[in-house]
Amino acid sequence: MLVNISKTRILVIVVFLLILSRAIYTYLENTTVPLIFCQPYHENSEPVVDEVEKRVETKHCPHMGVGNLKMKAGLSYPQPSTMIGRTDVNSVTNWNAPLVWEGTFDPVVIDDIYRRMNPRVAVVVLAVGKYTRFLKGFLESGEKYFLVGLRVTYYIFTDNEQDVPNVTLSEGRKITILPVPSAKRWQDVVLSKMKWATVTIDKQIRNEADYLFMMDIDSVFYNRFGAESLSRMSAVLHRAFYKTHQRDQFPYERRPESKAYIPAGEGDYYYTAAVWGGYLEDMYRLVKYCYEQSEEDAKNNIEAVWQEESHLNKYFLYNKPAKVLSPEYLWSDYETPGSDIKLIRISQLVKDYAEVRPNGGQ
Ligand SMILES: CC(=O)N[C@H]1[C@@H](OP(=O)(O)OP(=O)(O)OC[C@H]2O[C@@H](n3ccc(=O)[nH]c3=O)[C@H](O)[C@@H]2O)O[C@H](CO)[C@H](O)[C@@H]1O
Ligand SMILES: [Mn+2]
Repeated sequence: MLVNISKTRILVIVVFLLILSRAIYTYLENTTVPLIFCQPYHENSEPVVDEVEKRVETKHCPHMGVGNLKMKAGLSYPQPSTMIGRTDVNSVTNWNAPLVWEGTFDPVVIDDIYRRMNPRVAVVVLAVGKYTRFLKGFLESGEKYFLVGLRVTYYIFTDNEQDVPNVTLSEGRKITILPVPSAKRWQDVVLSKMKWATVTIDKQIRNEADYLFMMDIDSVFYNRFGAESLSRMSAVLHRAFYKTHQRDQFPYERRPESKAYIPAGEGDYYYTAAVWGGYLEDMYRLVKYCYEQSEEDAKNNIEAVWQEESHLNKYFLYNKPAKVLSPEYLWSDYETPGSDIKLIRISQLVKDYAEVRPNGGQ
């Protein structure tokens, strides 16, 4: 059979295949949608200098590096036990995600793993109106306790740039100020956070960070808030509802007219919107979701009972977080914790709501 195929025919087929592959190559080269392949993550990879922007950035896909839980040989730490651990609290959710409490991780191991990974972390905070007064305490304590040894950029959205204090930051950490307009209602400020964050991630943060945290500014760090908090998506248990409340007592949005509606009989936990974080792209999706859902609500003349917190809780019910952080990761100076809270990592300050908010109110 083979012998019957003439040499000319084989030549014609080869030439045809060559022309075809050349055409495909040229098409892909000129196509407007570039083919982007994530570069493999190399720990301690040299930063790549972007010629145009003169900006230094490490080009890698966060998820590829994050998967590598590498630790250096010879690190000294106590042997982990399979039998002994926290017994007074639950440290795993029913979807098998870690529930992080003091005593459920070894900071020596965690820090070695994540410092090698060297991720870039963005923190988005709003300081509009009188809330600029909280910046100093937040930033100064953040430098002492928040992801120490990692690269952090604080993105401060404010209507009053002059009030941003001059705080000395550790190496690899910086502040980026982003102007936003003032607002008449605190509810509008809170909801606008989702809009500004969506727009700015799109425009800027996406190129500058691997992880993103959204945080309230009226808070102070008291103890280590370390890399054990990092995951694809980490949510924090609201301190007021984590112990004794039945799910139907959670302050979820209960009106079916709102996009944040959660029917009775459903729910895992009640999460706070004052601290949440995760991989940049996962956070982008969620921030945008909260923004779009609240816009939908506004079109229908409804505002979710706890603004973005209500939308966030709905999202986390159906898209389970990869890590749940105990209320150590957001306590409140209004309350003294029980013995299950071994240390407070960050806490909401006592404030005079009526005085500090543009339209007063609780
Ligand atoms: C502990 C907790 O669950 N906190 C939630 C609760 O916070 P709070 O009652 O603590 O709300 P809040 O007054 O701290 O406002 C939230 C954040 O918005 C910013 N801000 C607010 C008003 C203003 O005039 N200027 C300004 O900059 C600021 O970053 C502040 O930290 O309710 C809010 C609205 O539903 C959010 O869901 C918060 O995450
Ligand atoms: Mn707050």
